[in-house]
Amino acid sequence: MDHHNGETIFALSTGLGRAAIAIMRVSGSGSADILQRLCGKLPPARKAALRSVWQDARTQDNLLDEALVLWFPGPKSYTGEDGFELHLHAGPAVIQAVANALVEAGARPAEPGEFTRRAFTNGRMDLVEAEGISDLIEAETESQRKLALAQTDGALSRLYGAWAERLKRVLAHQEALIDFPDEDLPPEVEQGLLDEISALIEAMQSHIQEGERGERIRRGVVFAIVGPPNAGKSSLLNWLADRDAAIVSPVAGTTRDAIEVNGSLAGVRVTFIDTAGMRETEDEIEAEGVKRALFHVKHADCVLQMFAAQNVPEDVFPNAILIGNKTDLGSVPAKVLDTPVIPVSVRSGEGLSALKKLLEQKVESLTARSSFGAPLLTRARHKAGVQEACACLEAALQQDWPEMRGEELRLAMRALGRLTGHVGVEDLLDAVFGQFCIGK
Ligand SMILES: Nc1nc2c(ncn2[C@@H]2O[C@H](COP(=O)(O)OP(=O)(O)OP(=O)(O)O)[C@@H](O)[C@H]2O)c(=O)[nH]1
Ligand SMILES: [K+]
Ligand SMILES: [Mg+2]
Repeated sequence: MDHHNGETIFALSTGLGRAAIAIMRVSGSGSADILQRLCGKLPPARKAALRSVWQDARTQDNLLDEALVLWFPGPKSYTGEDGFELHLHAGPAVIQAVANALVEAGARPAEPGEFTRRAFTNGRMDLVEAEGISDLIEAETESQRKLALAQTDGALSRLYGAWAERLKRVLAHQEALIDFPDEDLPPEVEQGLLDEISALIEAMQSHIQEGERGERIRRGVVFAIVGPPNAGKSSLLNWLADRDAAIVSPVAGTTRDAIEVNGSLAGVRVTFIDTAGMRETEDEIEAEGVKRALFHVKHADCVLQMFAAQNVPEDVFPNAILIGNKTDLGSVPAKVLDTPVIPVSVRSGEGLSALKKLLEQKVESLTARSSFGAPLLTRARHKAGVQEACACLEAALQQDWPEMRGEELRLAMRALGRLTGHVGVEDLLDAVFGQFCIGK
């Protein structure tokens, strides 16, 4: 992506498709001129005004629409630059005509995430908050919304900022140790410094552990439904999805590819993955399906291991919820190898509501927070950054040479700075903002 912060950009900030209103958003130093060219006199700042939108208001040439206009002079705007919004009638022809007029007036279409990127560049938000905005737009469930909102609000940034502050003080003490070797400083100074490093390491490690929950909330809790052919896996998937997502038939080996269905349980986004029945097979395609099923057993947050009444498994996957199906045809044992069996009949409906309750509890425990109120990390990028900082601090503890320890502490500081975007992140920005939709 090429950055020309001076350029004035525009984008449709509302979705395409049938709607009553479309919001065209404009940002950049040319905003005032462009707005006057299209709508005449500038309206008062941040107050909605009804205006005619012209191709060129000076000659009153070609009326394009009547629109609600909002003028946002910088720096107290989303991007920090001058900008405005046109609330247009949402017809595709109106949108196209206004876009043409904007180009003619000197603006260019924005790239994905460019508005937010400018907000970041102009110091309106840090990188973690910007990611929160992207997540807020994508949020589908209550828990995703809350997590993202806390992040845009700066809760996570404040946590990282507080660590950086503590680290800065540690570094200052470390420098003092370098500048005044032994003679003047009491030994408590060095011990206090080492204790503070250990405390920071501990805080970072528990943040990483808790973070798994944040990541789960953000991407959804993944359940893999596995078991032998004809256990009723696809039947269960369809019941959970409340639609015919997968083909059900008495033929063993019906499902070959993994089939994913998204939903929500206990306010959390979940993904159910139906898989090919596990058995030895000569069929190449089915064998590939079995391979994929094993992949999902390994990577899911929870395995739903199913069997049909007559067909009790010899092994239980670690951490699996064991489901004995087809109780209408025969009884299922209460336990297999110490793992309790949840008896259901997908056909008659018996046991299904109890199963659902159990799944909700599972989701809650997989996403529950041990330290309530502390913000959760939500992305692999955050995890990697905190891990890096943590590793540097551990290395610092190993160092007896004050100068070497100081260097490790500076590296830890740098890792934290990269997280929030306060140092050397130019190379990261394309990756972060490229995931945004256009118009944000
Ligand atoms: N009697 C009875 N039949 C069931 C029950 N649940 C599913 N079936 C039937 O069992 C057969 C297999 O069901 P599927 O859902 O296709 O089983 P599957 O585990 O997905 O099978 P594969 O995809 O071949 O591995 C179908 O004929 C279903 O109608 C049940 O609770 N009771
Ligand atoms: K089947
Ligand atoms: Mg199936």
